[in-house]
Amino acid sequence: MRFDILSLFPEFVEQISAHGVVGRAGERGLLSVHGWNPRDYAEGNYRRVDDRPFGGGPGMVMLIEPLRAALAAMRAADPAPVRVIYLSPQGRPLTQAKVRQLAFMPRIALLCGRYEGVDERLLQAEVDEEISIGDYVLSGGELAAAVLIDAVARLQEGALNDAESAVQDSFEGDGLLDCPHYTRPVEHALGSVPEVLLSGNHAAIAYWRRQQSLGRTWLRRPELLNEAELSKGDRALLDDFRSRWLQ
Ligand SMILES: Nc1nonc1C(=O)N[C@@H]1CC[C@H](O)C1
Repeated sequence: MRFDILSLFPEFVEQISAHGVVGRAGERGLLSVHGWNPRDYAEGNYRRVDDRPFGGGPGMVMLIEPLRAALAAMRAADPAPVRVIYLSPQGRPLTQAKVRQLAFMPRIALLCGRYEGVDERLLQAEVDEEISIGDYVLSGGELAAAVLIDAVARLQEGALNDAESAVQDSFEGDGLLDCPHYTRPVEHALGSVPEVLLSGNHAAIAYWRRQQSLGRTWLRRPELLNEAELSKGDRALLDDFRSRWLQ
């Protein structure tokens, strides 16, 4: 899988991608990250990449031409078809389902805005989809690009070791929040480890963990339950959790 990052600070994203799971996936030949800086394609002595917004108002808007030239160079660098994604709060939310879809794409270009954003005409002409990592405003799309790359890289076959795959599975499978986790010591001033986790009874542990996932989702993100496919056993576990909680 190839990622092309269009950013005024491509080294920022390349750096983030050089470590951890993404860095290891790169070393394993599972993905590559290539930076493109629109300023390298800007003209004039000052190599302008932004200008004031028509209609007035604060901030600056990224100019069409430097981005367009950088995108053209990016496309020319590799014959593989590329999906161009613009990171912005105006995009559709980045969910695990979207991450799974992106993980199958051979090549993705991530356009990172700065300032107030990008001239709409460039977005209409060059961008296949806009994606947001959350309803808040960052100073640039680079952090959002790094988040997307990390989440997608984890799904590349061979990117994770067994322990990491287990974490991925616990989030990935069912769209529920994860259960709580405990480690040594058993007894601590902050509390004790739940007995069931020490019992060695794997069926009871699995039930407890599932009930905790269901219960936490109900308490913290009830809207996720509408999307989740709950079995009859899940509903019984959740009803039991709710009745205890509401006692
Ligand atoms: N939330 C987000 N999810 O993806 N990107 C953002 C985000 O805040 N982008 C900034 C907005 C203006 C600046 O151009 C970059």
